[in-house]
Amino acid sequence: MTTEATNKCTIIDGKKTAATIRQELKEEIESLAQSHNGIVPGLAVVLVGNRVDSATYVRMKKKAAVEIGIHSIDVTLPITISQQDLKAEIEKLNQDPKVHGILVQLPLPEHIKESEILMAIDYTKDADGFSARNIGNMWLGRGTGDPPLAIPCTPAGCIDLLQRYEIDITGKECVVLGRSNIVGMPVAALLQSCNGTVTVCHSRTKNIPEIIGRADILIAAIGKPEYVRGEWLKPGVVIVDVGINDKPDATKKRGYRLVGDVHYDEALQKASAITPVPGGVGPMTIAMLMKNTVNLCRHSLGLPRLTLRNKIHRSLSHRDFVHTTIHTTPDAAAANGTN
Ligand SMILES: Nc1nc(=O)c2c([nH]1)NC[C@@H]1CN(c3ccc(C(=O)N[C@@H](CCC(=O)O)C(=O)O)cc3)C=[N+]21
Repeated sequence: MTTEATNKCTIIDGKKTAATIRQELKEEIESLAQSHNGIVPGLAVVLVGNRVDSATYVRMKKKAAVEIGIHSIDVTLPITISQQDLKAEIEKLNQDPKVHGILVQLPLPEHIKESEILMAIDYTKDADGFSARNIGNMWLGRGTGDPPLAIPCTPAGCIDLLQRYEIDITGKECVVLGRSNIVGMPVAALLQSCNGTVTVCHSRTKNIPEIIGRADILIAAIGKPEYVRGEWLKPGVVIVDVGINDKPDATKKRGYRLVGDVHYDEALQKASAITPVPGGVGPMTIAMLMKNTVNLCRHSLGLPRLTLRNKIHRSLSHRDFVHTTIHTTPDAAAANGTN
């Protein structure tokens, strides 16, 4: 219809934001080396087997690390490795003082018990923040647990994008689509920490379109291409689309293109802001992994986690671990206060 008013929708640029964060981290790493005897943060990336997608992601992570001055330690293991041998490899990394962060690329081969491997990573080196202790501390209220040492990267990236685009979470109806351990559950914890009112939808939820229709902020993470339709959405909703799905497309060289969990073109007509796929949450995930690595390195030196800028601080929650923007000097962080 030509008479329909056109909607103004901000495209949230994850690619550009992630580049800004990596630049901030690069400067932080340089100043850390100066104040701490040339220290270099080290990230070990463990890849088991030869899944093409995993190999691509691991390559992207290594490249990002090297570019900002993180020492990247590559551990590539055969798909046939035993549970015990894989645990022994992780134990070696736990003991290695050059390694501040350890990431085991998921999914692992079927014969490996994933939870047991994640548990084998030293809590102080858990770069993904997937350990039960980290996740538990995320859910605990202020003063009743330690702040987590690392925040799961994709959820942290979602919140950081909202903050950097000055989208306030306080009092908002936040709907999370998906309840996975790596996205849905932790992003729900973060949104609640930022004073959002959170509803988590999953495969047994009744009336998903109706619940989505209430959302001021929608985080879509179910891995179903273009699942969320425009007509479900409340006008003005902010959409963070975590899905990265292949969709057959004969016009593309690869034979497919990437789409999110939200029907992007339809959503553009309703939303006030949206993250695209690609170029949205994906690059932020990697930037947050770099940030966790720097924070774990800082922790090993007895320094506090990087905190947020004062400007964004006001819109934030009472829980200091949610702070996702960084200061370049710990002194500045202390002066601004982290609570
Ligand atoms: N232990 C562990 N930690 C992870 O963080 C982890 C993992 N395992 N397993 C797999 C998922 C996936 N993941 C992505 C990272 C970057 C992009 C990314 O940068 N995507 C680009 C597009 C890339 C393309 O063109 O394929 C974008 O969205 O713009 C996507 C996905 C991290 N993961």
